[in-house]
Amino acid sequence: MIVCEDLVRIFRGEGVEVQALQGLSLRIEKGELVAVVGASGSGKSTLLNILSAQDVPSAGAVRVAGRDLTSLGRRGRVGYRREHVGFVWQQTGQNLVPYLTAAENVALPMMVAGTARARRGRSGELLDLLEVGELADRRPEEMSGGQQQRVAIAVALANEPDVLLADEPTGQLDEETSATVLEAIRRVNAETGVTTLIVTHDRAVSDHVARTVQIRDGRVAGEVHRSQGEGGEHHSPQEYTVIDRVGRLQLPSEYVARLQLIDRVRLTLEPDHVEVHPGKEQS
Ligand SMILES: Nc1ncnc2c1ncn2[C@@H]1O[C@H](COP(=O)(O)OP(=O)(O)OP(=O)(O)O)[C@@H](O)[C@H]1O
Repeated sequence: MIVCEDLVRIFRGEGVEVQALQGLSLRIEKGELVAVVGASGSGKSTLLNILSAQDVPSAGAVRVAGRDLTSLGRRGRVGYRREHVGFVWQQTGQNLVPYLTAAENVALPMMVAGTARARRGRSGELLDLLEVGELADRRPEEMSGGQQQRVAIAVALANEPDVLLADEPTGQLDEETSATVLEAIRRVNAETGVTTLIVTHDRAVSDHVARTVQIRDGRVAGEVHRSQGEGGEHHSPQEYTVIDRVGRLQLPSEYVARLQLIDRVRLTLEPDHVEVHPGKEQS
């Protein structure tokens, strides 16, 4: 559903050049729920701006739902944003029209298609799915931050987008409220099958998603996969790291600290894997 290949985005201005993305490659399958985490300035917003066709990469390829975003013209981009992506912003106030009720906010993106009755019906269904059905007639100022974000998710889903993109959707919320919003996103993904990408600097988000991609300096540095057993229990997470074309890879910092890996490590090649040992064992 989402394919990025060697994405580069360079910002130039007044003699300085910033490489926000430096060869980022990422593949997300249809229906996946993925969190992208990274420190401030690592390129997360730049990636989302490209995926929502608000920005174009300086080099590399990007395809969403089979569309090559680099080849879209101005009208193509507007159509893509209106019909194929749903967006949730960090600022709760940015997601909703303040003088409209929750139900009217959700119906707004559906104005082009559908009858008033169909719009009302679907708004109600979406608000129920986000467990804010009873707030249908309230305006944003009459809701909490977490409730506003759940209504915002309903708005983003109104036109049945191929992908749901959320930029720090819990950035303005406390820990407990954040957990309810992330849980709502997880449920929406499971029930509607919409491919979902959440960008955040909050590593706690990986408790709520099966796949967390870490970006550092504008490229993918590693991944954590968490699978859930049939009884709902979590298996221990699987860490992945990226190996580059010449075979270099970066170990997760927790592993390095735990085993006090420093300067040199000892490698042993097994039939189907490679082991990494602290170098001091060698002597
Ligand atoms: N329009 C722009 N002009 C110049 N530099 C930019 C522009 N947009 C982003 N950058 C730079 O690109 C780099 C990546 O920025 P980006 O906003 O993608 O990071 P981020 O991971 O989303 O950070 P944050 O978590 O703070 O939002 C930063 O160094 C930033 O200063």
